[in-house]
Amino acid sequence: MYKIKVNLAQKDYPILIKRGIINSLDFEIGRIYKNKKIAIITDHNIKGIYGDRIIESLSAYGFQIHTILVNPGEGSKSIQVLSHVYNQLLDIGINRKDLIVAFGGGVVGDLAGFAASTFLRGIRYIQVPTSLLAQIDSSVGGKVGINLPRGKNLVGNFYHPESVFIDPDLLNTLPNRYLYDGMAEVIKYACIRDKTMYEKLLSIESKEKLYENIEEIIYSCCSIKKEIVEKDERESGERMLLNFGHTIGHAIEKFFNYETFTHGEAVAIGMYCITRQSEEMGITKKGTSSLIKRILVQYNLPFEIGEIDNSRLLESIALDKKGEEDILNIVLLKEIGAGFINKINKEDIGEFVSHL
Ligand SMILES: NC(=O)c1ccc[n+]([C@@H]2O[C@H](COP(=O)([O-])OP(=O)(O)OC[C@H]3O[C@@H](n4cnc5c(N)ncnc54)[C@H](O)[C@@H]3O)[C@@H](O)[C@H]2O)c1
Ligand SMILES: O=C(O)C(=O)C[C@@H](O)[C@H](O)[C@H](O)COP(=O)(O)O
Ligand SMILES: [Zn+2]
Repeated sequence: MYKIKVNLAQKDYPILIKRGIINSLDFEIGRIYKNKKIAIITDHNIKGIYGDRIIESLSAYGFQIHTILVNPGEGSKSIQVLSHVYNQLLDIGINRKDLIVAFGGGVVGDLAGFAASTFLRGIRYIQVPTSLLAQIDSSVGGKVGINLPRGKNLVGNFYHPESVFIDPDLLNTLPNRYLYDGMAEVIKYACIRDKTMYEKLLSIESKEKLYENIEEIIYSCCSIKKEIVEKDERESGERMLLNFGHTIGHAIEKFFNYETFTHGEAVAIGMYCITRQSEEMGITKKGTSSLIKRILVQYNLPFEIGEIDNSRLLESIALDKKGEEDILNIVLLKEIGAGFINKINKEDIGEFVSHL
């Protein structure tokens, strides 16, 4: 088992990474939550595979369980679905002493976390991430939120869970596409912070080997995220590094109406595209974009999309939350393992999307 403690000015919370921890979730929750009522927010897929087991064991422990179900997919990070969640929380009679459990991938985690942060001005919640992406990224660090029709994650909060329980065994049922989707964010950590991790990822030649190493990979990613979030919880500087590939990635997701590329796939294209350009400009060490391409291909991830209407993409990029009045903060690499934040004029971002 791995244990990481996230230490913030206002709050500390543990991340527990353990195979099979889902089987003792009743006991783990019982240690930190003494009331009875729990609202579990999850999606239909997760409910179908794990729902009955979890609900039975938590009920047997003495908790009063209510399940709020949403459809799988990015469409659930919307005002309409959030409103449905609020209504269900009201119907259940959740009060400020009660607990919300976000049980699912990044979509459920972001939505449930945002609902928890706003309902009655704040309800405690825990994260039980079920996808690789959620286990290595979205369940940690407190960014919660939903999309607006004009762009990704445009409404949200920084609101941390009481605890994060990560069970790598849950990944056994994760469809391949989402396993590799999560690997894009793993590759992101390697690119910005950890050259050794990059080399380790290169040496993993099969899905079986990946599963053998998955606990360690989850631990490394959560450790990097903890360290960055502790230094810059609200993303005024260093935390922007975690957004490598996202300035373009988010715009790509939105451009295709969240239907063509998953979050990780879009970030993969964003990482390669921006690095190819910064390498051409002489900012990034020669050969770095090829190294990114190589690892993306190894993990079945895309690195380009071909010709599209850049002007619509640029409209979305203009809404990037790392922007100031005329300035955009973009994340670039000096080389693999060394990310940095670069300020550019907003009007110059066009140059960076020339390699899509
Ligand atoms: N808050 C953050 O810091 C942060 C970080 C990264 C990404 N995100 C957000 O996370 C979202 C993407 O998350 P995601 O990739 O987990 O997508 P997701 O939540 O849509 O899950 C992917 C798919 O896998 C299914 N699934 C999840 N776990 C499963 C399991 N164990 N077995 C079988 N099926 C399973 C889901 O039902 C869904 O169909 C995006 O909205 C992205 O913006 C947030
Ligand atoms: O935790 C962070 O900080 C991140 O940027 C992690 C990203 O992987 C994640 O996709 C996040 O939701 C992006 O946030 P946004 O502020 O760019 O919407
Ligand atoms: Zn991301």
